[in-house]
Amino acid sequence: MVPYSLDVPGGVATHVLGLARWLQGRGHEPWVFAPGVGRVDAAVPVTLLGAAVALPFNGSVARLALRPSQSRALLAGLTGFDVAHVHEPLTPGVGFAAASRCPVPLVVTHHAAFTPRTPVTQLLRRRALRLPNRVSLAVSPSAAALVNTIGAGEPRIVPNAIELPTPPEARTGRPRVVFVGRLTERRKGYEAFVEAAGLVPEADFIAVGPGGSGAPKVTELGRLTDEALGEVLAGAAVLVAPNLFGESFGMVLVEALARGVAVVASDLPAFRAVASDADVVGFFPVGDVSAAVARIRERLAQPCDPFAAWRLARRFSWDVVGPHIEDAYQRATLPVPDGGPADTKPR
Ligand SMILES: Nc1nc2c(ncn2[C@@H]2O[C@H](COP(=O)(O)OP(=O)(O)O[C@H]3O[C@H](CO)[C@@H](O)[C@H](O)[C@@H]3O)[C@@H](O)[C@H]2O)c(=O)[nH]1
Repeated sequence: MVPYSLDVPGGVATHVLGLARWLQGRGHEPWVFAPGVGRVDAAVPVTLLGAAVALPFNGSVARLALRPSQSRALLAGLTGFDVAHVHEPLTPGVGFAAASRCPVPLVVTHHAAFTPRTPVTQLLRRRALRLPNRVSLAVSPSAAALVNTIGAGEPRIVPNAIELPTPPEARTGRPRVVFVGRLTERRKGYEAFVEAAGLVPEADFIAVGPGGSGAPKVTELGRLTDEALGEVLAGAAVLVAPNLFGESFGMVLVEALARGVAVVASDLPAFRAVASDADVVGFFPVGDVSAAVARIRERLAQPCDPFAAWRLARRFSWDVVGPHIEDAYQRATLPVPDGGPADTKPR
């Protein structure tokens, strides 16, 4: 269950839809529930819960389904499954409703990473106390740290995963530098990419993702299908991730590496945690456009070995990560002496 609307691309949705496809390939019968009203081509069953409300949060925008009727529809839909896997169980609306009133054994995955102010900490702590027994996962040390801060136990770290493409080939022609993400959200740092585009005339700068500013030196392609995004990455030399704060994982970094693309990224702990091989990934201080430009130029002068990039991403493929989630499902359904299925309880 994804609490964020599928009408806008996001890391949690990418992870969940990929997981559902992998589970289906393993013979399970997954079903994805999420807010949204548009069309979803996911190759797995999806129930859309209707329109979401856009709430600015952590430099981003959370699109959440807040109507009680949506929570009721979701809870009714969960009945009959062997296990429910709720992502972001503390989010308002259907996320918290699914987790706190879950009618079946429960696995939760925490994605967010931010430093909460005191009232938010208290709110999350109160919410965590209302969660039933559960198996609790977090996608990274940064996400687990937030769970710890609010006293919601010690989640196991199981990273996000990607559908690993076949090993990439070397690029030729004029180099392309790419940005992937929701362009208008401050946290994603798109302005730095636009500024860098004006300083590196020897490459084409391309942005993929909803939003857009009409920046003169950037070709803004808007939202693309997963397939089209894969093709753009396959033709790129460098992915730039100029994010400013609040990231828990480098989903777009891993996706780019898997296509053989070198990465130039803000020096954020969550980004270093996914890949820090100096031959493929160059970091620059957060917000420092001159340093970003220097890293981009280094990469253009000395392209990385696409296969080395792909190898870095391989440890985040579903075949590596998925079994840990299957294991969590099994643990959630095991009877235990204290009457609950969980290895994590609220403190
Ligand atoms: N097909 C397609 N996908 C897109 C597009 N734009 C963005 N995406 C996808 O949307 C996702 C965006 O991921 P992030 O930028 O990492 O994240 P987020 O939505 O802010 O997500 C949060 O959770 C992630 C997963 O745990 C974390 O990686 C991230 O740091 C953050 O906490 C990526 O999979 C990216 O490929 C588009 O136009 N088309």
